[in-house]
Amino acid sequence: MMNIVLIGMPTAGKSTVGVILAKVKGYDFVDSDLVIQNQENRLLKDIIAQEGIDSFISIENRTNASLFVNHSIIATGGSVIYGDEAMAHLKDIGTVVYLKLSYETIQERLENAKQRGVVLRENQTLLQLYQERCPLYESYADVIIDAENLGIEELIEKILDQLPS
Ligand SMILES: Nc1ncnc2c1ncn2[C@@H]1O[C@H](COP(=O)(O)OP(=O)(O)O)[C@@H](O)[C@H]1O
Ligand SMILES: O=C(O)C1=C[C@@H](OP(=O)(O)O)[C@@H](O)[C@H](O)C1
Ligand SMILES: [Mg+2]
Repeated sequence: MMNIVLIGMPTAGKSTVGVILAKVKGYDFVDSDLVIQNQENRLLKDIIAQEGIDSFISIENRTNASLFVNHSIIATGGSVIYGDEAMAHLKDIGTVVYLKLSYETIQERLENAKQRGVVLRENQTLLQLYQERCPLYESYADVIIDAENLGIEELIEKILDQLPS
């Protein structure tokens, strides 16, 4: 299966860039977050509030591990990298592209991490979350894109340039 899977911190631009990339390449667009909301018939933030973080991660893992699509740009949620089965499956069905940004940029974009429904544990700071996740994103990535200081269109150009043809 030929897909492009976008991973990275929340607000890295996976959903925004993903849908435009799909138009440019003539692919379909799948946002894993919306698939989860659809299947659960609840908002992500309500799933996290009602079930807790571990349960959300396991729902996210299950949903992404059973995503059978082709010629699609898949925008994952930032916490997808905690799901082993999800990541094995996503790597199997596509090229995994990590949109990498500095902590400072993520912090600026994510003014209120909890309100957006980020999987941040009690007493865990955003910096700790960033440091915990970066090595995971890097280890799963087939392609790493430095997205720092790039507008949406510039980022799309860079992704297209760096994708294997
Ligand atoms: N390259 C960019 N430059 C500036 N702002 C961006 C860029 N990409 C996304 N954003 C903004 O960041 C926010 C989060 O983007 P989103 O696509 O939802 O990220 P993700 O899906 O990775 O969490 C949105 O308000 C979006 O407009
Ligand atoms: O990184 C995270 O902890 C999360 C990111 C969200 O998706 P985006 O990365 O699209 O914001 C969503 O999956 C959920 O609220 C948890
Ligand atoms: Mg998103």
